[in-house]
Amino acid sequence: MPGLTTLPPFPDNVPTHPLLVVDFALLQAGDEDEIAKLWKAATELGFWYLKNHGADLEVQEMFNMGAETMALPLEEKLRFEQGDEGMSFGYKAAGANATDETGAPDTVEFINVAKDDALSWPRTVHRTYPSTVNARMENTIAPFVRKALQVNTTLIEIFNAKLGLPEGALARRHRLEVPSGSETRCIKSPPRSEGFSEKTAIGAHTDFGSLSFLHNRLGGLQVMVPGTETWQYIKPMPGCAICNLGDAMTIFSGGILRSNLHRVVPPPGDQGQHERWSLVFFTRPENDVILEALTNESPIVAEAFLRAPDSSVFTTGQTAKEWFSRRVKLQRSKNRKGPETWRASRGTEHRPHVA
Ligand SMILES: O=C(O)CCC(=O)C(=O)O
Ligand SMILES: [Fe+2]
Repeated sequence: MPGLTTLPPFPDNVPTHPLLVVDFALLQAGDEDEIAKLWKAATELGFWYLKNHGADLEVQEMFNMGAETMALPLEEKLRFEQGDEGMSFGYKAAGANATDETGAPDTVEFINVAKDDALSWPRTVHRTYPSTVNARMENTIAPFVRKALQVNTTLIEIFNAKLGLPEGALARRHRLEVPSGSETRCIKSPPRSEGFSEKTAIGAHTDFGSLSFLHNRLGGLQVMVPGTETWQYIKPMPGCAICNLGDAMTIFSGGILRSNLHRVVPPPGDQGQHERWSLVFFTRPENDVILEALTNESPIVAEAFLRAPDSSVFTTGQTAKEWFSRRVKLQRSKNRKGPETWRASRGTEHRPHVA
């Protein structure tokens, strides 16, 4: 990753959408105002900044791991490609995913490492990885995964209480030692290419799992704010992570928690001349957990379910693994038959008319 200080600032003439800033240290201390702020962010937009998360050093080392991995010859990276069968773990080459109904290819490459492989290393649970990943599994990836899990687990416990669920209801669907789709991802996007000002880097999507802990330095991430049909940038804020909820939490909560549409485009202004790097940890439910509203465990969820305009969204009949594999598999360019393939890859925020 290039020296951070050399990157141009986010332009001040580009509109952005503000996010609430939630203080992780205050959440850990049980601060009621901070918990109320988190709840507001989680139920209205489903995105917020998180400060004082304590993972800065681990994040920087993860970016170094990503840079070392992306610098490998393409042929070597392709030995570890995620493939077309719906597995997410491994390398994803640029162009391997569609970004919309027309099948326009994505521009990003990324490396995904399973939580289970990182924490069981040197034992393989799901798959093997490039040498640059193996070399940092113990000292970089596992420490980052542990920090990210600590953050996400704390937030999920707060949501559990606010949703009126019995203690541990969400925790028992996200146990550390049980295989899941939880993974970390380091993403490299190329600089804005001449003539293609708005080639989409990552197409509009909702996240597939429960909670995402995201770190980026350059702009490019955009959200579609509820009730609007336009994309707005989220400005990276130094020292803050960006957190967002995924489909599983929307489903468990009967729609109370929001998994909002977002996408990645080239960074605005002069930032677009630079490579863009981002890093995510995705907490996802255990593979065998059925994705459905937890109506039997909370009257609050039961009531939300009854009020929902289309409650079929919250009775998927799919396990977390099925939901996740379907979405990963059907966005792969190789599996595309037509616009229906894209539609079949969608999540809780499926909006057919939005590109
Ligand atoms: O790179 C980013 O800022 C966001 C990435 C993202 O949305 C994803 O990987 O799901
Ligand atoms: Fe995402």
